[in-house]
Amino acid sequence: QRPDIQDTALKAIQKTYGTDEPLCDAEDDQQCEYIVALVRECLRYYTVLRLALPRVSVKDVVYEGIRIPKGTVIFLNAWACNMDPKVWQDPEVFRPERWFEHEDAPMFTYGMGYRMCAGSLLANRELYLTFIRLLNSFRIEKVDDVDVHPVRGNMDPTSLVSMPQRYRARFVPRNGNALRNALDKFVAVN
Ligand code: HEM
Repeated sequence: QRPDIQDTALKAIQKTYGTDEPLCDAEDDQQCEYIVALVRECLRYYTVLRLALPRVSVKDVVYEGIRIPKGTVIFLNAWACNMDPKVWQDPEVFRPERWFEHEDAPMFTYGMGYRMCAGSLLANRELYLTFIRLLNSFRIEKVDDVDVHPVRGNMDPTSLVSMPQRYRARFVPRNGNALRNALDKFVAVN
């Protein structure tokens, strides 16, 4: 959908890895700053769990003069927090570069506080590796026109988990021989 971002990402990856290294290095952790920013922007823009997970207050809490009784179910509106115009001037725009301008900006996709996602560091590592490997192995081409808006383009807007509409894309190997060799030699980590 955004070949310009794909090209920028590829240039950034190829500062370290050539197309003869399609699987990059499994030990590489967050070295490519543009990919770190791209992953963060995907997580911000497509907030997967828009209302995080429900929580119950364990005691009475007074917030801005209002008493929230013990036993109240509370949802964090992570989507609204990620789109906060007090944090971002252009929250509706998909723009990885924002994370270079405002590195410490909050990102609510993993929830907040001491019950936030326990797997966020693992998820970030997996996403980073998936992005560098996929983008260095394939040129991804658009096939179908699909509404990629994070709300309108949702398969089921009532679902707890955001899922995109089904669409087709074409994955064209950048260096078919190198990819075949790398996959032949690939050994899964136990
Ligand atoms: C992109 C991937 C992921 C997203 C967007 C995500 C998001 C979330 C969110 C929003 C919560 C609720 C936080 C809250 O209520 O404040 C959560 C909780 C949790 N997540 Fe994830 N998660 C992801 C991947 C993972 C992975 C890979 C693991 C484990 C390997 C994991 C394990 C957990 C656990 C154990 C909790 C419950 C934490 C608690 O209640 O103390 N998550 N996650």
